[in-house]
Amino acid sequence: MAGYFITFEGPDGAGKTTVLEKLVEEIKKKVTCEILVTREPGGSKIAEAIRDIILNPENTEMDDRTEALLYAAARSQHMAEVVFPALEAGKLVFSDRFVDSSLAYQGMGRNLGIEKVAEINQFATDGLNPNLTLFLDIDPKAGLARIAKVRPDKEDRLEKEKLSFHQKVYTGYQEIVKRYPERIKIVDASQDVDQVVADCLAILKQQLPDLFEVK
Ligand SMILES: Nc1ncnc2c1ncn2[C@@H]1O[C@H](COP(=O)(O)OP(=O)(O)OP(=O)(O)O)[C@@H](O)[C@H]1O
Ligand SMILES: Cc1cn([C@H]2C[C@H](O)[C@@H](COP(=O)(O)O)O2)c(=O)[nH]c1=O
Repeated sequence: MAGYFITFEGPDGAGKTTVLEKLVEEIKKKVTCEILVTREPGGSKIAEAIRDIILNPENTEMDDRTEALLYAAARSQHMAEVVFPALEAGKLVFSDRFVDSSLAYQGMGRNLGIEKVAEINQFATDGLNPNLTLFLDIDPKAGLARIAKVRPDKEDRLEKEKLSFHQKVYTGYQEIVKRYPERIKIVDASQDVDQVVADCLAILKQQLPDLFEVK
């Protein structure tokens, strides 16, 4: 496909949204193509509606397989409406979370198995893999503490899970990072935001130099 697909991953509160926003501000005049920022679950009307169902703290009875399928369904719609058309148009697409989140949260966190969850997502994405994934690495307890500080009593259904769930998710991420060392690069997200952004930019320049060629 003509464009580039870059994903941001990490535990809740790692700083993905904050860093992505600053990084895009920094590079938008320096890259050779148009930038699109999107997120999962969500990014389109239908996918955002599915997001609301998944993350609603009242939906405590949600079955783990249903949860995995809903994430995959939201992703499939997001791919069809947003990601594939943008990549075909040659854009640089940044997504705040993608399949690796499902592997870590549903595959490992919910004990559904990384392979099983990868299978349903292979179908949902038609096998598309990101060109590059930045894993914002932070201890899950520290990430959750950041969220609790800014929006106490406003956690979503996943954030409300026990710390042991989030620790399992983190173990899942470590496994995935080991499996795909070429694609996934680790960034120390416990640092000051500006340093995290600088590290992300350095990785981008090193891994995808074509993006920064003079227009
Ligand atoms: N490097 C950092 N140091 C200190 N605080 C940070 C840092 N990065 C982000 N934060 C703060 O942590 C909180 C969570 O950040 P943010 O929403 O960007 O994380 P996230 O990874 O997108 O979380 P989620 O996965 O829940 O969407 C925000 O209040 C943000 O200002
Ligand atoms: C894509 C995806 C996400 N999750 C989890 C991770 C977070 O707890 C929420 C999404 O909220 P955010 O504020 O946008 O980070 O959903 C997941 O469990 N599986 C997935 O595939």
